Amino acid sequence: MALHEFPSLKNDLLLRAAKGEKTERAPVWIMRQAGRYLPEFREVRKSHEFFEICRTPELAVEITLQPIRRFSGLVDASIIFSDILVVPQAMGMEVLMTPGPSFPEPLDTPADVGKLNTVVDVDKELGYVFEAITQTRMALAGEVPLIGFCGAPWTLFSYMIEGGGSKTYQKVKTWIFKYPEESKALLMRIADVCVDFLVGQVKAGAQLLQVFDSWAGELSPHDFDLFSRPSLVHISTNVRARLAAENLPSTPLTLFAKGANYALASLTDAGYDTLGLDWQIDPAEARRLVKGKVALQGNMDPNVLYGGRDAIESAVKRMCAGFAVDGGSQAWIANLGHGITPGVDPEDVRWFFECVHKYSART
Ligand SMILES: Cc1c2[nH]c(c1CCC(=O)O)Cc1[nH]c(c(CCC(=O)O)c1C)Cc1[nH]c(c(CCC(=O)O)c1C)Cc1[nH]c(c(C)c1CCC(=O)O)C2
Repeated sequence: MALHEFPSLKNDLLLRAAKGEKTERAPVWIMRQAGRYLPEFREVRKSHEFFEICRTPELAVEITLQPIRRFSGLVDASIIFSDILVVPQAMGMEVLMTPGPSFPEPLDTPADVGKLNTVVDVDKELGYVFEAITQTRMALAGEVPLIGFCGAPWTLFSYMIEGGGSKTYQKVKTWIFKYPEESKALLMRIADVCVDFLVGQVKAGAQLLQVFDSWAGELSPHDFDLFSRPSLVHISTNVRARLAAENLPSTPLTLFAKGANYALASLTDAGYDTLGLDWQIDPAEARRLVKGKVALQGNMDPNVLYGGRDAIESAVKRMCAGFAVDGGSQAWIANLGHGITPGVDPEDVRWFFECVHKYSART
């Protein structure tokens, strides 16, 4: 059942690559493509707080569109402007951006879980994201597909316990090793909210969904299987089942488990169409590990963008050759290995896109 009538899609490269198809060239987008390296983003940020933008659909739409306008014809996807930490907010936690994320009252012990909302109505708590998605789909006029996203339970759980970024992960590691059962229960509670949130994003108009497990690399392979993988599988299984049951479009799912290259082979059967890669694995090696079972996304070191045009061109050329199948682009979405950082020159980003178009083209 189509809930909205959206303009038809003119560029489906991203969706075809995610399904494993051969494409005339690799689709390309950049994690954090709407962010502080763009002067037009910094201009909006001068007069609006970060979460105020997330909660104001008109502003979120405007910022989502900024890189699409600037790099029109070069970028093949948009990603809704929001943050993974809107889920802990929906569960009842306060999150500030000061300038990194900080939680005034993190979860110190399992007793603190009692402070979380017992029922999370995503339409009520996160309706502003759905509204921004629907408005963005209209405003995009079919130029490129719109990606929706959420944080992975392990990464969200870590933020909720650490109260922000961490170098040692002491608090969250204390939780999983001292309170493993309570940890697993909370991880599944978060996963259930993620399922509702992702299904709601598809209902609102998202055309591909990405799950960000930014802190996956902090776990040993054994502990990843205990504390991250089950909730990732729970999400893929239940999102697919709900989309089918509610007659919603079957939507490609991407998992970006940063630092979890140790789990790459086993993640091919976690229920995701595409696995995102950081830059610490060689593209050809990743291809060997996944045995053609999933599409791949990534993975240039974002800091190459500081190296100037020659460095960018040779890194892109190498990356395109490394991901190529039978001499051309197939089942690959070009991207960076993590989010773009604030000091990058937008003109160097344009060059990155141009190089991907050139070197990933099927001849
Ligand atoms: C861990 C994580 C967060 N948020 C996100 C992740 C997963 C991806 C990753 O590992 O980077 C995901 C995210 N955050 C943001 C998006 C928007 C869409 C996009 O353009 O990619 C997405 C997909 C906007 C943002 N989220 C944030 C900014 C910058 C904040 C600002 O404008 O002051 C943006 C554009 C803030 C944020 N939000 C978060 C951090 C750690 C920070 C501060 C560090 C930083 O600034 O890069 C949590």
